[in-house]
Amino acid sequence: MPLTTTPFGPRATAAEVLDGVDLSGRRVIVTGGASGLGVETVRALVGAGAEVTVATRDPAAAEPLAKELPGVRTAALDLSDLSSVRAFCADWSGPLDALVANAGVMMLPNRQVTAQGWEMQLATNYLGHFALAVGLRGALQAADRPRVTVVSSGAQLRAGFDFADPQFEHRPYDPFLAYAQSKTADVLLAVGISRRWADHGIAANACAPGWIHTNLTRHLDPATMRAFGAMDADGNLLTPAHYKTPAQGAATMVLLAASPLLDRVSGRYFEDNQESEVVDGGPEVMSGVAKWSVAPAAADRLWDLAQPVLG
Ligand SMILES: NC(=O)c1ccc[n+]([C@@H]2O[C@H](COP(=O)([O-])OP(=O)(O)OC[C@H]3O[C@@H](n4cnc5c(N)ncnc54)[C@H](O)[C@@H]3O)[C@@H](O)[C@H]2O)c1
Repeated sequence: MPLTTTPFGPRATAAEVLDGVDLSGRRVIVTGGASGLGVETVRALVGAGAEVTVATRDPAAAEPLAKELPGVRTAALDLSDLSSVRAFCADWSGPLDALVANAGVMMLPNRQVTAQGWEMQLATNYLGHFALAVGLRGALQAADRPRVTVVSSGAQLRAGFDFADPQFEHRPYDPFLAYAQSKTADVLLAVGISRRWADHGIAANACAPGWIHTNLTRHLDPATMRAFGAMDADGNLLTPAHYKTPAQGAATMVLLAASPLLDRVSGRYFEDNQESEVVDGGPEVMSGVAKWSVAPAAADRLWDLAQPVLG
């Protein structure tokens, strides 16, 4: 199947991607929408007329955004706590046109576990979003052409999902691998939703936003940056000039969440506003989506692993 292309270059902003798109009456949830890429995603969606709920651990932190933008409401959600996810879903009423699974943590230096005993990066980046999507399935189904957008990362190129020890219980905890694995799981989540819920009309895609200076990268040192391939073609570590702005980083996210150009696209992975080629993952690979991130068997196996956790 040919790769989906769009007219937007890698430096297009979220507002440019939605220019001329009318999202009036469309209801969208953005997790982690009170900072970084989430804020720019919310701004662009509201700018196109959508009614956006910012799902955030700390609703007070989202209040300035809600004041700035009419059409934004805030709601409490801690993705690392499944009881919080359940409460959020129980409070939601009416159709949901798009879920943007954006919140994330990166490279927590020490292994932490959640109240339910899951390793924190996997729990926040993947499991909480899985539970959220499952809890909101009925609301998605009730909308017209609903979409789930899962924000992954180029880090998915660095590690497949380790089904033998996903929580680092039997091997030393590695912050880098734990993040990479969680971002592979994010792509598998989009593939899994696409496979299981296509009959309900729900589309799901995943994306990498690029490199953007946000709070997320606060735990990174130069060695880690190198390991993630955050360097230019000459091997120099990225300088500020190589980073995208948050508004550029949010572009692929809103493209997947709301652009009519992608009305019939599901189960795919995008970066720089274009669909990515499927490649072999590994330490030197700089772009594309790893085979292990889109393997249907791995998506099914991960779903089966996570489903019982929801009870
Ligand atoms: N910034 C980059 O260069 C980059 C690169 C690749 C992928 N990403 C991905 O983009 C997404 C957004 O990251 P960002 O760069 O805007 O970082 P950010 O730190 O500004 O935003 C992350 C958001 O997630 C929220 N969050 C963290 N734990 C949570 C929890 N338990 N429950 C609810 N919310 C929680 C944070 O409060 C924050 O609002 C992440 O999924 C990240 O992995 C970012």
